[in-house]
Amino acid sequence: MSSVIEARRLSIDYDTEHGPVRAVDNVSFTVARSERLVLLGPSGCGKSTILKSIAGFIRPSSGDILVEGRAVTKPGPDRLVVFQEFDQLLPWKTVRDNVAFPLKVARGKSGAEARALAEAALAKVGLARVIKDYPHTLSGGMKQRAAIARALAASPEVLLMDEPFAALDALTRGTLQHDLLALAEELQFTLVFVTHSIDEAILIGTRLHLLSAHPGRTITTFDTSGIGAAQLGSPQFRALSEEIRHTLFGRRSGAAA
Ligand SMILES: Nc1ncnc2c1ncn2[C@@H]1O[C@H](COP(=O)(O)OP(=O)(O)OP(=O)(O)O)[C@@H](O)[C@H]1O
Repeated sequence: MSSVIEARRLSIDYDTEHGPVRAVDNVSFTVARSERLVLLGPSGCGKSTILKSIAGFIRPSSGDILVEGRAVTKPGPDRLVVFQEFDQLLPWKTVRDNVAFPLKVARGKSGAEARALAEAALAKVGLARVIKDYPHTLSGGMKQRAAIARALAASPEVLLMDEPFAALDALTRGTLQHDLLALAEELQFTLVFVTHSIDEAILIGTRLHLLSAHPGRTITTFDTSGIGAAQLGSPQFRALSEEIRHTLFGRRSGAAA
């Protein structure tokens, strides 16, 4: 299977007033086409930092990232990010224009083409009824749906998601997780998803990349391609969740010792 993303010996330092602080240490992984890789680890282990480096917002201190064989040096429409925050949409544009705008600017679509693509993407995420509304009239879940539609409409090589459902209530979060999985099945996009929720990781991911506490180092990976929504709450799901919890906490207490 060909790799869409290849991260090779990635180390990332932040410059602080006390000097450089290592956030990510020597992390490598590949993501195959249509795979859903979840970066999972405790708070501060560098998950968002890795995601931002794939997006091209942060340059690695050493190592490199290839997307479709090309080195990432800056952000691009081939790697679009959905963030946790609800304020990702432009408040002065309608929901449809929020989705259409980047298609015109980054993908060179005509106005009519961009609007048609935007409407199709919004219908896919269940927002057909609100395309002419403004973002402030939407719920948090609807705003996240619109952000997902905006990313998917541009047909990126890779969809990057940084805890996109973390600020939602449990019920809405569950619905969006299931809808994201249905979209992934239908559209077969390649996804890198960041979370610190073990159950969300198992549900969303086809492979989990576990990171240690600060600085983030690879602990191990889990193949979860055979486990999805149908297994949620099953003994198999719970056993895997426990094993991952043990792996993360075991290594953490080991590191502390
Ligand atoms: N701009 C920055 N300057 C200095 N240090 C930073 C900066 N951004 C992040 N860090 C540090 O880098 C480390 C990794 O942060 P990062 O946000 O990537 O972790 P995370 O695993 O995504 O955490 P969380 O789950 O809490 O969002 C943390 O120790 C954080 O304090």
